[in-house]
Amino acid sequence: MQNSVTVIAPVNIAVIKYWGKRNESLILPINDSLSVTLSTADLCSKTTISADPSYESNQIILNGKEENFENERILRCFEMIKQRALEAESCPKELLDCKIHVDSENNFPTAAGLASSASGYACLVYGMAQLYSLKKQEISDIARMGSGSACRSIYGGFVQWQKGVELDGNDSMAVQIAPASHWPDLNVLILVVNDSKKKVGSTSGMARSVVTSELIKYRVEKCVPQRIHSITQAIKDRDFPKFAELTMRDSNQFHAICLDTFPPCVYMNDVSHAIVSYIHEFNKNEGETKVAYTFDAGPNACLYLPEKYVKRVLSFINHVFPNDNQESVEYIRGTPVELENEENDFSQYIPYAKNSLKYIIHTKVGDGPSIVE
Ligand SMILES: Nc1ncnc2c1ncn2[C@@H]1O[C@H](COP(=O)(O)OP(=O)(O)OP(=O)(O)O)[C@@H](O)[C@H]1O
Ligand SMILES: C[C@@](O)(CCOP(=O)(O)OP(=O)(O)O)CC(=O)O
Repeated sequence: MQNSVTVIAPVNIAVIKYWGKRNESLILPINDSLSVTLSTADLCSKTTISADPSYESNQIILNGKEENFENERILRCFEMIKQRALEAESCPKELLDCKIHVDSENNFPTAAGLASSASGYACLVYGMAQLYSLKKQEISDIARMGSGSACRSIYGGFVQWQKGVELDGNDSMAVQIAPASHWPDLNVLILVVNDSKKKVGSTSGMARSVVTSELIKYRVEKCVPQRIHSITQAIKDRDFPKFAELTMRDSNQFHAICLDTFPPCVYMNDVSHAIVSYIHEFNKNEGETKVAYTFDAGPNACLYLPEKYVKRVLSFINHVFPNDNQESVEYIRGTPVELENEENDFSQYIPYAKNSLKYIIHTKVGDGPSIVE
């Protein structure tokens, strides 16, 4: 009987944002959302789960520190997985009777608006499903119970979370629109502005928006369905300019709703707004849309761009956001990039205050969770 498993799971960054629940305890959203799964080579949660008759209690360690296992969301995921294993008769009963120990680490900042709850809960649920031999079952609905956005990290590539219409949420789950191999050219630069814990978490921020924002109703009814349809088509056609425009528009609308929330949720800061205006200026002057931005519930930017523009965009970012650490390997992390050596023609852009970015992560679209052998 195998009683221990180690798995990794990816981060996903939404291009059409999930913001607002119709049922708080079942984590059912008011709108569909769509995301890109990022490569686990650069950003991931890694979780080891073991079950043993000698364990006296369930335990979870996150980034080396013990957390409370009796957390409602963790317990719900654990109970649902065990229930499914019982029904599927896929798991030895002795294993299901054992307490479990979970040890998880994120190789990127936790609770900083970089979707750690998404990769963290996807990893936990996928790991438990492996431990209990639930190999081929749908588990995105269980990951959703940990954190809504976690359901999308169960799949690689381009993923839609279908909100569903049923009261019990049985039809609210993630589906893969296209695998990572469909559009491997899509690259990602994460501009880390601040990686400390944010003040208003996504859970409470979106709950406040649902109650107080007038605009959120318009977004849900009129904008999101159309955008989901259009961006799915853009992904199928690998149409970057269309994908980019929808992504930027949706990020802007999401933050407009945050400001329409009362009291407002302010996630973007001056540096974030500077990134937005530099990117619009850059795309305009280059004569085509080469790069798109999106911001989750924090100040950090996630840029999507085709591979052939990575060097130029990064050189541009280095010009407008000069940094004392620019030459250090710690500054540009993730998949290595060779910077342009030749003189660039960026003199028309006035640089922003020095050291406004903490570091940059370069990554790509990637696959879903996997077992670490
Ligand atoms: N590896 C992990 N395993 C289990 N739980 C995790 C893991 N990583 C993060 N979490 C949970 O997710 C919480 C952080 O979620 P939160 O929504 O505050 O931030 P975020 O996911 O980084 O940002 P956002 O969702 O806005 O992009 C942590 O406090 C922890 O409870
Ligand atoms: C801005 C977002 O990242 C919000 C993510 O919210 P969470 O999934 O963290 O919220 P809960 O379901 O309450 O755990 C947008 C998105 O990922 O779609």
